[in-house]
Amino acid sequence: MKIIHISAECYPVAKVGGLADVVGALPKYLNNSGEQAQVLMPFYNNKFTQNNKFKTLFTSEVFLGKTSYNVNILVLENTILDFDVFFIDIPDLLFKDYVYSFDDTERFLAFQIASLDWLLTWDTYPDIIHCHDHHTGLIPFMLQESFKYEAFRKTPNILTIHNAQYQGWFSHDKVDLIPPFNFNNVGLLDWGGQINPLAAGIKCAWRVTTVSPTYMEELKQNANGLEPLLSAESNKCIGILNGIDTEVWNPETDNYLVENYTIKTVNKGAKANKKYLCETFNLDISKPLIAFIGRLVHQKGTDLFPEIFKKALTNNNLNILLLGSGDTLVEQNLYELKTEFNGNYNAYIGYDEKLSHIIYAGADFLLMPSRVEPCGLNQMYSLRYGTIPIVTKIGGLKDTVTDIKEPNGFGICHNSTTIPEINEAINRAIELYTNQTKYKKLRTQIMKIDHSWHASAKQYIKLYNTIN
Ligand SMILES: Nc1ncnc2c1ncn2[C@@H]1O[C@H](COP(=O)(O)OP(=O)(O)O[C@H]2O[C@H](CO)[C@@H](O)[C@H](O)[C@H]2O)[C@@H](O)[C@H]1O
Repeated sequence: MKIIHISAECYPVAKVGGLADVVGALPKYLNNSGEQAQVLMPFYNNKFTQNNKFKTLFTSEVFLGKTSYNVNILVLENTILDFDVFFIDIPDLLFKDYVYSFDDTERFLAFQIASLDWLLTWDTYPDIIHCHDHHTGLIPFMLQESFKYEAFRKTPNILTIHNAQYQGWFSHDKVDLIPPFNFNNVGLLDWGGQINPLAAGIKCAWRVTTVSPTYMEELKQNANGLEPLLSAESNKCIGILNGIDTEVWNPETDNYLVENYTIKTVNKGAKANKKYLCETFNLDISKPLIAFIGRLVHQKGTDLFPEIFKKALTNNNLNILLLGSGDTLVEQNLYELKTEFNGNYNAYIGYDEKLSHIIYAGADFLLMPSRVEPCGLNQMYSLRYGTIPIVTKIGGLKDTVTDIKEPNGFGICHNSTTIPEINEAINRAIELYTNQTKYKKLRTQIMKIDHSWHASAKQYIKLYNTIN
């Protein structure tokens, strides 16, 4: 089967969060299973595009209403990725040094239209068009409704929801930017009086997936306004747990690490990475190190961190290290704590791929007190690197972490994102750390858990086969 993934992010080309990791790994594992998976994404102005050479496959123009923009379809000159990536280059709209910003409506609309315009020129159409999140949510609508894409009416498409909090809303005033369609069906674009690309995608896609079975269930109760829609469409919806790319995320070969290690050498190897972190961030190596990596947004519970960290650090029996960026106020509060708890707390406000790998390896615990977590990849990376996750029992976190109190449990879970519960979970982590025999045993147990993409890729293939 020929599957084309259309996405705003793909690791290692452009990454803001977990979407990139998924689109950068799933195609590879689909290809390994004998399918032919490719990626179509925007051409941004970033390190990856600056450091590589590209050639033009096709040149054209795209119309947003009556305004036309130049479009080039680019590919890499050298094969450096495990699958084909086609880039939609719209110099006036997409070629920016950011992925998301204030002008997303026009940029991603043009991206979606240019993607379909180009696919129309193919001799043989893909067997599956696989869209990801609201940036590509209008594609299922256009495939079904826009006159110019009539030829695609029988081409199956799928929409994967990585995060239903973001829906890409814009005003009906901009409806003319969408290629003409039978206006009687304009309701398909609408949710709550606005054009809602995610809702339109859910209504029109042949199948809708999300990234864990529990999140699929939760969406019927909590989907930022789309609950009734997801309940109504539940027959075509399925939750498939994300995997992780075990070639990129492998403590034995990871080039970012200070010292590589296996299950047998984890105590020594993880310690060398912890030593590096403690030296770099002025932390106390004799105490447990609890880390957080991620976007500093409401979803992740990070607005509660200043109070939680103050409480935890007052006892002076642990270190906390944070890597993240996001809400300005949260960034500022977390930065300011550095002076008060110098020696046991530090925060790197920003994005750093290399540092994130060292933290997964060197921390003793990874904190993920999310309010909403569709799947969550961080906890799976931390398991693979022998770092015990502390998580809220929701979404994909519930599907991947079992509390140590339960049979065969290996993580620390709390029921909800509240300050007392998270502090209590941190206390349980410190207590566990004092029992080094148990802690070390758990460390080797979690490294054996298999979250590679193999099983999940098989589930996607099964799903593709039901509609192809
Ligand atoms: N400051 C920083 N520096 C370096 N690396 C950083 C970083 N901030 C985040 N990262 C990295 O970004 C990725 C985050 O992945 P997640 O799946 O946890 O979250 P995200 O909410 O972005 O993804 C959404 O999509 C994914 C994929 O489906 C779902 O798993 C998830 O639940 C959903 O919210 C990880 O690779 C992490 O290491």
